[in-house]
Amino acid sequence: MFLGGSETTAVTMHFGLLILIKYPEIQAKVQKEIDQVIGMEREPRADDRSHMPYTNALLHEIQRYCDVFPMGFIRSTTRNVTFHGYFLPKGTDVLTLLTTVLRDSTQFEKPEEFNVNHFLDENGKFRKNNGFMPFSAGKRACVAESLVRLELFIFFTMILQKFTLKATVDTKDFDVSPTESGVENLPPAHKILFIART
Ligand code: HEM
Repeated sequence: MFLGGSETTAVTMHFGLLILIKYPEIQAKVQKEIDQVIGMEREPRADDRSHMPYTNALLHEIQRYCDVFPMGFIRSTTRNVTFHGYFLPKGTDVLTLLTTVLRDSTQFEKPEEFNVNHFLDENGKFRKNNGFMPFSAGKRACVAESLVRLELFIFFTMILQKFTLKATVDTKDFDVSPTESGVENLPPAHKILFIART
């Protein structure tokens, strides 16, 4: 619960900040959307999300690409099951490899690349994708999905409303791809400059 409740969200935020400094053009698009929908005078609210398709798509792509919790928890079958031709007797341990869904080339055009268009249609509207499954699916999916998605929205919009983020090094060779580490994928360490927006 401690791992699920704080670490995964914090790691996702960490990845997201690195992605924003790696791609300043993406950051500028989010700031433009913030300026148009929220402005500088008030704090972001949950209902702003439905008017901000680019920001919404970006947050989905951050979660897809960073794949923070790639395997979920070990579950057990409660009865005999035949799945895709494989017989799993009652009590078999099962691990769902969420990475295979988040990197599914039948769902995402360029699954190995960070691309906000994975969640945008040709008119720039947010588009759902069945391959978006960082919280797993079904009865035992993450209970906090809505909370986490709201937290990420509020966190990123509040920061980008007030600050522009910059790297302290040349971002050309800046690698933000996840470094695998046990049950979680972790981000590389980089310094970030927070420059106040005037
Ligand atoms: C980026 C943040 C998070 C991600 C990616 C995430 C992902 C997941 C995943 C993949 C599962 C496993 C589902 C399965 O076994 O099939 C899970 C379960 C769970 N998560 Fe999260 N989680 C996040 C944040 C949180 C937070 C903030 C909380 C609590 C406040 C939380 C509470 C739980 C609980 C209680 C379960 C077990 C649900 C059950 O067994 O029915 N998670 N989460």
